[in-house]
Amino acid sequence: MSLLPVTEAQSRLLALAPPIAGESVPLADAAGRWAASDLVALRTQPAADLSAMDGYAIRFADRTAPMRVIGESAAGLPFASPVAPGEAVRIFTGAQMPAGADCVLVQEEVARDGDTLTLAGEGPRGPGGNVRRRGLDFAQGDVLVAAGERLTPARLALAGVAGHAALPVRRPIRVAIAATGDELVPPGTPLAAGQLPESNSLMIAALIADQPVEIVPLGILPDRLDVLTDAFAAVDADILVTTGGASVGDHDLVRPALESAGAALDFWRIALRPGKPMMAGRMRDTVVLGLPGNPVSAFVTSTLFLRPLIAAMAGATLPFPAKLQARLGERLPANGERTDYLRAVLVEGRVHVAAIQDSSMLRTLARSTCLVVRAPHAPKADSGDVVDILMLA
Ligand SMILES: Nc1nc2c(c(=O)[nH]1)N[C@H]1C(S)=C(S)[C@@H](COP(=O)(O)OP(=O)(O)OC[C@H]3O[C@@H](n4cnc5c(N)ncnc54)[C@H](O)[C@@H]3O)O[C@H]1N2
Ligand code: MOO
Repeated sequence: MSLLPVTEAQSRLLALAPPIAGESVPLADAAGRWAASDLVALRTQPAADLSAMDGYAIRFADRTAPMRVIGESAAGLPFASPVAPGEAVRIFTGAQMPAGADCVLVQEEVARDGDTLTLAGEGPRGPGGNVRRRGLDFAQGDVLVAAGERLTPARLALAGVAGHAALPVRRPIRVAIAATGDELVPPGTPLAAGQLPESNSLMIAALIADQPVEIVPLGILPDRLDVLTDAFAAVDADILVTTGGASVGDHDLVRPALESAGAALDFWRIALRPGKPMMAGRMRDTVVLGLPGNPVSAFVTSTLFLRPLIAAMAGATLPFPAKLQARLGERLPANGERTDYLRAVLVEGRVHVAAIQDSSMLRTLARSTCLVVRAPHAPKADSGDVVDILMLA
């Protein structure tokens, strides 16, 4: 069976996703989710011309002669009357400009004696100096965030200032996570011979914790076809992620168990290192993703497939991780037929690739800050050559 290229596997996986219903949530609950429709400004910001500095609102043409202070404008407490020639209004940052005034003298550049004000510095360059014009940030009706963009902290603040209290998003994605393997026991359990602490499910849960998910933990399942089948058939989730049992050994039962549980597998085995034996398909309304058991393989496939799948189901227009570029710190040999994701550390723009890339090695993964991406059959590369990298969280 030939191996599926990574990008083809990614698009086939996303095509398996069922539609996800929407909901409206208060701004505070929308962090990290994706906008389900364009976010349109309900108001203009600033709503009026405002002072950008603490000082005095005046008419620019008046600045060279002494002026008379006639009142005060503070944020939330505007000065009601217009400013006539020769007059000034004490004003503070964020306060509304009084009618008639067209610039602000900063208070460090004036001398004040009673109500008499004199310019004692350079002053503003022209009309509009130190003034934030009405609509400087945005105008009512502007599209501020497009549907499918992520609701970052800055975009949430923008939505609030634009007049929204709640936003339409997709409902959270339910992700069931199962570890499989007779050798696995929960971390901290005293180990009998041949047993191993189970670490993939907590790693995957942590890896998707910044996404809008509800995690359904299925625990550790044994390498038994009947138990796996029953557990998979009972899953109530949008995505079922398994780790382990994905390869070709006699105890690798995830594929037959998924099929017995009613899943139709779409693909199995990818031109990817680490992570080759990954499989994906649909079980009724659930997308199933069978990840390899090796911890680094589970990590890389979660990064390349699970996170983008969740993002796409949650409404992201750009669900895949962004590739950056960096220079190699040392030479690399030519690559084979699989896209290779090498554990590496980025230091001052140079990537240093770990010498041993075994997919069982969690310590190397834990030290790494990025993955160097090597295309199939990439020729050998020299120190200083530019390569694609994916930053790790
Ligand atoms: N004859 C072949 N053998 C293997 C092939 C192949 O093509 N032909 N592929 C290799 C590749 S590549 C990978 S990756 C692994 C993946 O195999 P499985 O998905 O079946 O994984 P397991 O055998 O169940 O486990 C592998 C390894 O990882 C440990 N493990 C599993 N689950 C966890 C967990 N939840 N937490 C911590 N550690 C876990 C497990 O004990 C094994 O040591 O297959 C190769 N073999
Ligand atoms: O693809 Mo496996 O993930 O090489 O170790």
